[in-house]
Amino acid sequence: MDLVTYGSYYDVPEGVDIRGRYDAEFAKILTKDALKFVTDLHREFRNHIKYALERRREAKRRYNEGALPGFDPATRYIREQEWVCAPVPPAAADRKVEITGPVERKMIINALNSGAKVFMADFEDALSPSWENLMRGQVNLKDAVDGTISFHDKVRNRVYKLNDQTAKLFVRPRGWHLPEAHILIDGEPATGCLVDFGLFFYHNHSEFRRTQGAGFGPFFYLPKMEHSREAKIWNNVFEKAEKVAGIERGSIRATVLIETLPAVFQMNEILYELKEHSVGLNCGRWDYIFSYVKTFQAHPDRLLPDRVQVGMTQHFMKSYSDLLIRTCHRRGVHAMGGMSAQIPIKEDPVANELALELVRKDKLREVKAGHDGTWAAHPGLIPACMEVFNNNMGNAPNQIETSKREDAANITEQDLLQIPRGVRTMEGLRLNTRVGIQYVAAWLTGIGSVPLYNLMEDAATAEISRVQNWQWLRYGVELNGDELGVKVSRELFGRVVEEEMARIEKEVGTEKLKRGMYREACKIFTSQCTSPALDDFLTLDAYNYIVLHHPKESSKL
Ligand SMILES: CC(=O)SCCNC(=O)CCNC(=O)[C@H](O)C(C)(C)COP(=O)(O)OP(=O)(O)OC[C@H]1O[C@@H](n2cnc3c(N)ncnc32)[C@H](O)[C@@H]1OP(=O)(O)O
Ligand SMILES: O=CC(=O)O
Ligand SMILES: [Mg+2]
Repeated sequence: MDLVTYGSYYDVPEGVDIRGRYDAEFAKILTKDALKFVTDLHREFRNHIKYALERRREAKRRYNEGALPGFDPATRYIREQEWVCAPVPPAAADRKVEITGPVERKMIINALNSGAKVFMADFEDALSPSWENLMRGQVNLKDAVDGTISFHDKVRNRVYKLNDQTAKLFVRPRGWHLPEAHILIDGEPATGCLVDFGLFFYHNHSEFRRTQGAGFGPFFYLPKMEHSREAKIWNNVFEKAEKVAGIERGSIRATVLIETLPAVFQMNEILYELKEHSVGLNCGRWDYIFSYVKTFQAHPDRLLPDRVQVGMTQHFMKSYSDLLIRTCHRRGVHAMGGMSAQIPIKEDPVANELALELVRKDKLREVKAGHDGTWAAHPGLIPACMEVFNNNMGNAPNQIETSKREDAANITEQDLLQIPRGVRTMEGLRLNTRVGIQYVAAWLTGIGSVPLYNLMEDAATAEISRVQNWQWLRYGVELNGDELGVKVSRELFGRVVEEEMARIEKEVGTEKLKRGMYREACKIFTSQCTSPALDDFLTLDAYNYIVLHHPKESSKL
């Protein structure tokens, strides 16, 4: 028996049980005091979180019965009154280009050295939340904040180290819905995002504020919220963390992703709840599209066209981005843009230039609309994105005061809900299927963001594929772009799955297909697309496949 794995254990506070593998490096993160901090957060907020998630289910029931999301009359005063968020900390003023990526060691170094203003280190869409990934991610981030991170690529004999000038670090914990099954608190799984936030905050707040935040920080991104009551919980978490750490209220700052359809009607309310802790909102376009389908899962009159046709120039997407800019600038904070799916295409210069041109066009639209910065998926895109923002913003760090977008004040519920134009095709169904299966296969082996067909794919983009297939199957929709009158049925889908699996095998090779998790992924993806009720999240079900419990004695109770 491996003594390190089975003979050692984590020293834990009362009521805590660690079921994840023991590792001496992880133990430096999972100290008794750090675990106590996370446990206190979990105990104080668990009922608030359960209540918020129950309210999500209640809203879903209403939408499924035909209701539409909209502005809440009860909080009209928040939308109409004039108020602003706390001033933006100087360390977070210039966010023209932000690179994102999973908390993988080499990628963290590359992202921090990329020339971007900010690096958003991701425990969410881009990360498969296995115990190993999460704990290694915490170790890596601590080394990054300490400035000691390095990586030796033995194959290429290349050593990676931080440059003198690095991007500012923001961290994105998981969403409220994801449990952390390897840490039990009072017999129940810990709340995933409180583990991510709590461990990072505990170990890094002091060094981050000293070296990166100029007295502020740490900085966070908050994903997938649906209502301002969820932002209020985060605000209370931040206040508690600040109190425990003995740092000033308002030190921690966060940007909220507006990436669910219900949240677009809550942007003022979300900023209001986080007034002291906000540094803006971000257009999380991919989850937003996923959420549009999910919210309208029982509305066959609101079907989306093929995924590739749902871009930012569709009226509902443009309205969302314009209203977000207006709301943020009225409240004195950043309005961040989103992620183009294109990534560099190494082996084909012509295709690469076309991809870059699409990215430039998307960024130009964002900066001209008034966004203060944008996201890039890959270091190779930073110069092009930076050039567009610099050319259009000059030396100004942001456009908060200069692009008020008063014209967007009259955007209505109808604008935000308008059904996107376009057609559904057999190729759309096929692409959803082969991308969805390949993404899940990668996720099951611990990889949360992948290049597929020259595009970035992560949990959010895969969700679009899944829910769109589900909805087309559920309503037996006609593939109206093919002019053949074919309707989506279980039989047709079964055939598509078989043929796409054959295509995947051809593309990746029989050996890789056998060694990989493609068959399991196919089973999970297919069953989610055909289940009678739509699962809320692909990753909730798939999580069961990556939970790896170690013997009970791995922690001391
Ligand atoms: C919807 C949303 O939530 S968007 C935000 C979440 N998604 C993401 O963050 C996606 C981030 N991007 C990525 O994960 C990757 O760029 C992918 C998977 C899309 C493409 O990956 P690959 O094809 O392996 O990239 P590629 O081989 O071109 O990488 C070249 C180099 O750039 C590095 N690199 C690529 N993307 C990143 C990144 N986002 N951050 C840091 N380094 C990166 C690679 O590590 C590699 O470094 P090396 O030359 O030193 O070995
Ligand atoms: O998190 C970002 C998104 O687009 O989803
Ligand atoms: Mg997202």
